[in-house]
Amino acid sequence: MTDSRICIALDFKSKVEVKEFLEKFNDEKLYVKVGMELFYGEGIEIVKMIKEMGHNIFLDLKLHDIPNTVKSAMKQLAKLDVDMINVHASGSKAMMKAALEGLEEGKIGDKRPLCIAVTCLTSLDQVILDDELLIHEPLEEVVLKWASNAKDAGLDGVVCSPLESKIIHDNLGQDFLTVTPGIRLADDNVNDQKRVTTPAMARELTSSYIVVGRTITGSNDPYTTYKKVYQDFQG
Ligand SMILES: O=c1ccn([C@@H]2O[C@H](COP(=O)(O)O)[C@@H](O)[C@H]2O)c(=O)[nH]1
Repeated sequence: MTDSRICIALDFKSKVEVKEFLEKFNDEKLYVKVGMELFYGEGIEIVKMIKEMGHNIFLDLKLHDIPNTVKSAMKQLAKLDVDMINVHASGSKAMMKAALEGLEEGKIGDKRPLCIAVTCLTSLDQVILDDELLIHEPLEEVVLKWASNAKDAGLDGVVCSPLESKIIHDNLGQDFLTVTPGIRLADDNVNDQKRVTTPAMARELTSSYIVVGRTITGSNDPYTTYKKVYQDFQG
């Protein structure tokens, strides 16, 4: 168990790479994110292994399907007993409610995983919304509306960029979680991300959790970089 609000994205292809990476953290308990690449490559065994090491897990599979299918899938995933899991908010309130029902039905013990909804991916910007997706409302309003739908559906929070955290907290309350990828230290390569801030700015903008991948996993010294991110975020 950890109270860290920094979630390291374990975007690796194999168990071996994950082990090698986590060994650099000297038994420190971490919050880690298992995403599609790792889960599809290694299956549920990777979740079991990381849980046995005592780390908290955000299982980032971003479910998006009709409500009945999402409910059944969540019922299965709940058995993994992870700490946090997610769906796409654009799947509708009915789909998000179904996700929660599945988690409630499948949960181990009396505590279900936190369930959050991805709003607008941090790799999107206003131009992509306008030109490709034909969404002409300001991006911030789209994120707030989808976050509000997630709250109405009973979810615990959303994935958004830190740039939208404050407006979400101001409108939906401080307890509604904002889990924010799109984090870079100054001078880092932003890669495919469009809505990016530093950890310090994410703190100022009230992010509940930050999700950090390549800045840490691609570093020559991941532990030192993690500590740098930690200090920047915690202030
Ligand atoms: O909107 C989203 C939702 C999820 N992600 C995930 O977070 C990490 C970010 O990795 P970086 O290397 O720090 O860019 C990655 O696993 C994404 O799948 C996101 O970036 N944006």
